[in-house]
Amino acid sequence: MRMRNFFRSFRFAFEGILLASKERNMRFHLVSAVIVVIAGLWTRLSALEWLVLIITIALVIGLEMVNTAIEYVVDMASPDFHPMAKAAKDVAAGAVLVFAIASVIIGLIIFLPKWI
Ligand SMILES: Nc1ncnc2c1ncn2[C@@H]1O[C@H](COP(=O)(O)OP(=O)(O)OP(=O)(O)O)[C@@H](O)[C@H]1O
Repeated sequence: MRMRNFFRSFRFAFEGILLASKERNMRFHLVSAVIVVIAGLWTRLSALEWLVLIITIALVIGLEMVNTAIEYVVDMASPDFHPMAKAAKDVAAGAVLVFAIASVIIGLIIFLPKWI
């Protein structure tokens, strides 16, 4: 019974990943991740550099998914305009932007010295 619940939770989590991957911003992050992985294979990164890249990619995508979840909840709780709804959406989007900027800097630190 416990095992069945465990696999059910996994199925729901995968459904969440599928649902989120249909969002425009998420598609952008996924395409960027594929490009970065191809660039990484082409550049022959070290194990440590791969670790940093994988953690960075997972954090950007995970954060975008949390942002999407917040958008869903806000849209459900406040279909009409409300300053708190705007604040919640904008702060969540800001969190993604902060890490997206950090991930670009991380990418430059890893790739630039190898390319120039
Ligand atoms: N219920 C609401 N009340 C107040 N402001 C809102 C509400 N819903 C969205 N907004 C604001 O309107 C702007 C656009 O939000 P919206 O969610 O439509 O697009 P978005 O943030 O660009 O996300 P996406 O295009 O990925 O769905 C944002 O500044 C957001 O905070």
